[in-house]
Amino acid sequence: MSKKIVDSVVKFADLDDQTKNLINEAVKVRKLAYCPYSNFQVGAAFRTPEGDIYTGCNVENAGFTPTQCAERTAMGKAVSEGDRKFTACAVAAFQKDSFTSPCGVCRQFMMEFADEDFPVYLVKDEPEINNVLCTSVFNLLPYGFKTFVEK
Ligand SMILES: O=c1ccn([C@H]2C[C@H](O)[C@@H](CO)O2)c(=O)[nH]1
Ligand SMILES: [Zn+2]
Repeated sequence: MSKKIVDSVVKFADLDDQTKNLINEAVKVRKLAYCPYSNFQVGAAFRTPEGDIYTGCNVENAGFTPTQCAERTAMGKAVSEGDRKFTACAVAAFQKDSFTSPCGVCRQFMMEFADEDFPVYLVKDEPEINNVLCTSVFNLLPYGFKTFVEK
């Protein structure tokens, strides 16, 4: 288990092509968000060790509580296609002044599949203009609950 990722704010232009692509995928899927109650579109993209990318948007519900975040949509898609390992993730919303950060439920959901710590890129409305925050699952959920079962 590694907890070596240090949070950093970086310029989009300085990221490697794989990461730029991951962020662009999160931005693309953001438009598909079903969010008639909050009007807050979020897109997420997760990369697997093979380089595949799973994307997801938030899916809201009249009952509010059943609302599913973009991150969990993407991870649910991956797991149901047989992919349970991730090497990076990007989350894109439309906030201009702050980075939209995964909610507590999504952090716990990410922890379930974080055998190795992986970078989490948080982007603002326009990642190519604004800076990107690079954090990690373990930085977002320090001392999070994990039973280390074999998956
Ligand atoms: O990281 C986040 C934060 C919020 N939301 C969604 C949940 C809800 O639909 C809307 C407003 O909270 O944004 C996500 O999908 N991911
Ligand atoms: Zn969430």
